[in-house]
Amino acid sequence: MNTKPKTVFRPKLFDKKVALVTGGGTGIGFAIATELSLAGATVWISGRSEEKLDDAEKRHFKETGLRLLTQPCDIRNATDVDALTSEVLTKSGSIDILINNAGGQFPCSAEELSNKGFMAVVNLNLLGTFSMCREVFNKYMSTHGGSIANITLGMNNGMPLMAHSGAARAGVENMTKTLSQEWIASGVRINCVRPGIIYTESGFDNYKGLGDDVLNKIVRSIPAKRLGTAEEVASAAVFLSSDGARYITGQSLAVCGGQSFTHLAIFEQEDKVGLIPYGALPLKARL
Ligand SMILES: CCCCCCCCC/C=C/C(=O)SCCNC(=O)CCNC(=O)[C@H](O)C(C)(C)COP(=O)(O)OP(=O)(O)OC[C@H]1O[C@@H](n2cnc3c(N)ncnc32)[C@H](O)[C@@H]1OP(=O)(O)O
Ligand SMILES: NC(=O)C1=CN([C@@H]2O[C@H](COP(=O)(O)OP(=O)(O)OC[C@H]3O[C@@H](n4cnc5c(N)ncnc54)[C@H](OP(=O)(O)O)[C@@H]3O)[C@@H](O)[C@H]2O)C=CC1
Repeated sequence: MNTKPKTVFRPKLFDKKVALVTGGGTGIGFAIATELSLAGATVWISGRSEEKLDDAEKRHFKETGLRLLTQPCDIRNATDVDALTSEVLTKSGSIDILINNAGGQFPCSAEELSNKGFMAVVNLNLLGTFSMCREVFNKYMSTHGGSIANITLGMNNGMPLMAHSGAARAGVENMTKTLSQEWIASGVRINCVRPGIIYTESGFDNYKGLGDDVLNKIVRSIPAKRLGTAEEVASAAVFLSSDGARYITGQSLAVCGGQSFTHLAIFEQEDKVGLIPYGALPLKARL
C-alpha cells in the first residue's frame, strides 16, 4: 500500500511566511520542509552537517522546482543558535513558523548510561529546543507573533532503553505548556507533535543494531499494523503551524497509528501470542 499522501494543504497557504525547520535536511524534518515549501512558505533548513543540507536542497529542487535556504547549526551550541536565527532574520526578514524537529538518542539501559551520555541527549532534545524557542521569541515572535511546533516522541508511559530521551521529551512537552501560557498574549502559539514509530531511512540507520525482529514486533503491536511515514508527521506539524489551528496552543498531537504507549508488548511462547507488560520481558527482548 502506498501511504504517501499527496499534500492536503493549498498552494499559497503560507504565502509571504518564513519557516525554519531544525533537522530539516533528512527524514521527518525534510518532509515538513517540503510541505511548507509546497504551501508557499520560504523555508530554511538547518542541521549540523552542511553536506546533508546541500543534498536536501538539491533533492527538493529536483522534486519540486522550489528552493530551500540552508544554514548549518548545532542546536546545542548557543553561538550557532544565535547565528542561525540572526541569519534567517537578516536574509528573510521574519521567522513566522519554527519547527523544532532536530533530535534523537541512542538506545542504552539505565544502568549503563553515564551522566555524559544522559546530558548529551538532554542537551540535544530539551535544551536545544528551549534555546531555539527563546531566541526566535526574543528576536522576532514576541513582537510579531508566530507558531512553533516541537517534534517529540511517543513514550509518555516510559520506554525501556530510553530513560534519557523520555526525560527530555517529557520536559519538552511540559515546557511547551508553560511557554504556551506565557506567550499567547504575544500571539505566539506553541504545540508538540508526538510521532509513534515512523520509518525514515536516516532515523532507522541509528537503530540497525536492534535487528528486524524488534521491528517486526513493533509493527505487530501497532493497531494500524504499519509504521508511520514522515509525510504523515509533516501533515500534523503543518496543520498546527497554520491558521486552521489558531485557537490551539500548548497541546500534543500524537501521530502513531493508534499505538497507546501503555507498557504492553507482544509475548510469544510456542503457539501462544498475547500482550504482556513491557517490564515483564527480558531486557534484550524489549525495545
Ligand atoms: C530496527 C528497529 C528500529 C526501532 C527503532 C525505534 C526507535 C524509536 C523511535 C525513535 C526514532 C528517532 O528518534 S529517529 C532519530 C534518529 N537519530 C538519532 O537518534 C541520532 C541522534 N544522535 C545524536 O545526535 C548523537 O549521537 C547524540 C545521541 C545526541 C550524542 O551526541 P554527541 O555527539 O555529543 O555525543 P557523543 O560524543 O557521541 O557521546 C557523548 C556521550 O554519550 C554516550 N553515548 C553516545 N553514544 C552512545 C551509545 N551508542 N551507547 C552508549 N552511550 C553512548 C557516551 O557516554 C558518550 O561519551 P563518551 O563515551 O565519553 O564518548
Ligand atoms: N523516526 C521515528 O520513528 C521517530 C522520530 N522522532 C523524532 O523526530 C525527529 C526527526 O527524526 P527522523 O527524521 O526520523 O531522524 P533523522 O535522524 O533523519 O533526523 C534527525 C535530524 O536532526 C538533526 N540533528 C541531530 N542532532 C542535531 C543537533 N545537535 N543540532 C542540529 N540538528 C541536529 C540531524 O541532522 P545532522 O545530523 O546534520 O545534525 C537530522 O537531520 C527527531 O527528533 C526524532 O527523535 C520521534 C518519534 C519517532
